[in-house]
Amino acid sequence: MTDGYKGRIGNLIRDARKHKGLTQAQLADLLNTSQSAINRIEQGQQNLSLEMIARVGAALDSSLVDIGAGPTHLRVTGPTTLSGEITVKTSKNAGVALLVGSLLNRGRTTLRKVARIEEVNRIIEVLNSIGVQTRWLNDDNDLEIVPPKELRLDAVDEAAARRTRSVIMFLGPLLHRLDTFELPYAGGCNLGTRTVEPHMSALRPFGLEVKATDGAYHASVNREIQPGRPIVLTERGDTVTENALMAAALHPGTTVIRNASSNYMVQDLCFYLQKLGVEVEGVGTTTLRVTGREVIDVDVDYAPSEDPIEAMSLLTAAIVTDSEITIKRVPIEFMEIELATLEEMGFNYTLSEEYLALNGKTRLVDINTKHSVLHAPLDKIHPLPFPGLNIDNLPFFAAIAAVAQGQTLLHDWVYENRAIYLTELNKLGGNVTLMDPHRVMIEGPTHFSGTEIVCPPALRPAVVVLLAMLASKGTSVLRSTYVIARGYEDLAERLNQLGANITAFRDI
Ligand SMILES: CC(=O)N[C@H]1[C@@H](OP(=O)(O)OP(=O)(O)OC[C@H]2O[C@@H](n3ccc(=O)[nH]c3=O)[C@H](O)[C@@H]2O)O[C@H](CO)[C@@H](O)[C@@H]1O
Ligand SMILES: C=C(OP(=O)(O)O)C(=O)O
Repeated sequence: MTDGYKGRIGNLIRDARKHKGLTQAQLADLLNTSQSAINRIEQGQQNLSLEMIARVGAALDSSLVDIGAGPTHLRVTGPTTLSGEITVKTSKNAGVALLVGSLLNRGRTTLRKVARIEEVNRIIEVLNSIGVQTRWLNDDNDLEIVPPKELRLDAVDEAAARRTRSVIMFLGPLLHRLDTFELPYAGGCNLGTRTVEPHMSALRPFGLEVKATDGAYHASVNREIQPGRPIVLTERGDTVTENALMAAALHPGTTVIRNASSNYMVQDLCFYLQKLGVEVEGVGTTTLRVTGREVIDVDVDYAPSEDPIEAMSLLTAAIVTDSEITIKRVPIEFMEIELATLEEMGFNYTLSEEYLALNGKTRLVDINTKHSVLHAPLDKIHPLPFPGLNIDNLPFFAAIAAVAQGQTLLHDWVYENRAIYLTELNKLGGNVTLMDPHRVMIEGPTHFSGTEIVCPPALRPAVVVLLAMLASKGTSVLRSTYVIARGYEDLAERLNQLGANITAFRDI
């Protein structure tokens, strides 16, 4: 083994080259250089420019060269004015729910245009480790999922499972397939404690008991117990509703779920279940009546709808940079209150006619953002379960309020630990005061100026900081951006196509 960073890069390149089945001479041809130069690089005897590393990465499949190279950071040069069109991708939250939901089906599930994001990658790793076969079919990110005859829970990829909260959703489908099983504790963003007790109480009527010890949920199922009365959720949570739905989908009787979330990802899961032959009544309301099937074995195709949180992120990018852009495929029914609030703040925009998403259900529009002079809203901005203002969209109002004239109060009653991260905007010149862990007061307008910030350990606040950097004068650096890649596909590249100036780099 060669020592030092040149040696480490050399080893990575050699391994990646062999993985691709190339000889040194073939790689040299691709890079327009000599075989002896490649040999020197692999031996760690060559100084490499960043440009050369990028070219080698591109020739070999950059993700291979990237392995082991540490976290990704972004360098942003601003201020930016954006122009052009951008299309909203399908949602992270439906993506993970549908991936887990595919475990209900013994047949093949094909999901169309899945968001190719780290959160989805982690769930795919967990599924693969227990025997599920998955295959990306094309550049559209269509994904085929084929479950095995027997699941291998003992082989579960614990490292992947611990990086996502969504493993908790395995409980609902698995309780029908296995009498006892273990799952690693759920992880995810650091937003303060999110209890799993609501999941337990929603699944107890199906005979599930869970003991949480030694870093794992130890689950056992008593098949004598079946839901008699309606299941009343104590919290209108999205993933708890999904867990109850998935448990009900393989229960041959009718299950009534009350105080259900009717949020976008729950609706996508309901539409998928309907395609599996499960009867679901009340989609979009807080009472769901589900008549399940003892066995589900169908080859099914489903297209999840677009992400309202990504739509809000892109709107925010336009607003903080005062840019005129077109945002295509916005799921308008999950953005109406956000838009009404923005309108009160003076935001100008036009909407296209509505059209349907590929699932044939969700209403979409294109939004044209217009030059606007914003002012603070008269009332505080606070989220509510759908059809309220989405809790994951609230953080974006921090960046928007920062460019508006006056004082805006944001009240995040949901998360113990999210509003706190919005004070990171102060490092860019913002005036954000933390009133208590749930409320921030933002005074605008702000003249942002660039600086270096480490990503807060929460997806939305991290993106809020990135978007404020677009509006900041000079150069900013945002460090350790895995948390953003959890929920957004190629965000920097896509913003660059609108005229942003963002480059990704890594420490070696
Ligand atoms: C994979 C996925 O879909 N994640 C979403 C899901 O997470 P998830 O479904 O895990 O969120 P939870 O249900 O845990 O709710 C989040 C927080 O809200 C509190 N709470 C929730 C509902 C309620 O009626 N009362 C209440 O107090 C919970 O105690 C918790 O602290 O829903 C959250 C809230 O929409 C979103 O931020 C997440 O993006
Ligand atoms: C909090 C979020 O999601 P998760 O449940 O995946 O942590 C989010 O999407 O902002």
